[in-house]
Amino acid sequence: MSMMIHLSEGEKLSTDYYKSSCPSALDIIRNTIVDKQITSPTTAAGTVRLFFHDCFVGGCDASVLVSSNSFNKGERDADDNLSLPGDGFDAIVRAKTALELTCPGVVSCSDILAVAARDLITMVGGPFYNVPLGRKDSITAKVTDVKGNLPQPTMPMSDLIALFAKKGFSVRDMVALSGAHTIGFSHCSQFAHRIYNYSNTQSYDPSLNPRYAEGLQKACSTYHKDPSMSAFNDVMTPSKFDNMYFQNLPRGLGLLESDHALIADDRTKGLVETYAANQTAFFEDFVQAIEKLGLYGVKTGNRGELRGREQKEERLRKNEFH
Ligand code: HEM
Ligand SMILES: [Ca+2]
Ligand SMILES: [Ca+2]
Repeated sequence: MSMMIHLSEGEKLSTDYYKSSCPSALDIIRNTIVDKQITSPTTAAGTVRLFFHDCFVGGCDASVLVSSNSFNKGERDADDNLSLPGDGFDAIVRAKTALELTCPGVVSCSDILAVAARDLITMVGGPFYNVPLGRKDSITAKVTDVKGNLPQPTMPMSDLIALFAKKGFSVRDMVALSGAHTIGFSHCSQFAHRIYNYSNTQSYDPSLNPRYAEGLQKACSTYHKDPSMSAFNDVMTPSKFDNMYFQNLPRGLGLLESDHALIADDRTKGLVETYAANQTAFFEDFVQAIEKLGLYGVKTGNRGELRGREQKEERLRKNEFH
């Protein structure tokens, strides 16, 4: 069954957008993504975070995929995006390459990213949902576009809520989407302040479970020398998309300060408790919120481009892509 979404006058996304122009598009994306996830299991989390960072900066338009060149520092090289793992980018590039062989210049990178994120979430245990298609890709991507658009783990809850609200996302959307931290990992630098020299009297944040805190201290012991050191976001089921992230929070097993804040703050605590008790409720709200995320700031028609073979060759000549 097809589904059509009207964004505004004359702008439509539809689940059968590529039905006649590239009927095998969804199969090609799924096959590439499944392969990539099997050989590199960090792909799922990396791609989901990539999708979030793309959508929150100027809409879901694949702006995050554009590399820097000598004239323009791309969004991808913003400080907040440097930790995005290469596997996410690689998954999209592979799918795009495979698609270019079958249907050159037809499927946008932003659609590929939206479908890849969905396929990977489903593949690691999460819910399936429909992804309406027809996004165009951004024409530009500047590093300066990123500032102020992405949440930071040390932001107070009021700021996090305000950042999501500014983009039309409710507290419920924000908490449900944060459930994506049920997979993947964070670098030690993102939570080191919680586990070393926390205060004059405490070495670690007392809201952390003591055994967990000690484990993290060990896991990150040489992170200054080795910045790649990291810990799973969900210590119990790190590779499975489930509601364990929410079950962890009241037990002091939230990794980031912003994770723990969800159970500490009255505005979000009730939702955490609901999702911890009821995975179906989490999946329902997550689906609603990520479908909304996928429509955020979408460009259609001539407000974007189709980053296809010709454009890419042109840019290669001008040395804009690597
Ligand atoms: C609520 C505010 C949020 C904050 C403050 C936040 C912050 C972070 C931070 C600091 C990391 C670790 C990055 C690293 O060290 O490599 C991370 C990882 C991650 N985030 Fe978030 N995030 C938020 C919301 C979201 C949302 C809405 C999604 C997706 C829907 C998401 C998906 C992910 C995923 C999947 C990872 C793991 C990435 C990997 O393993 O490569 N996050 N987040
Ligand atoms: Ca974007
Ligand atoms: Ca999990």
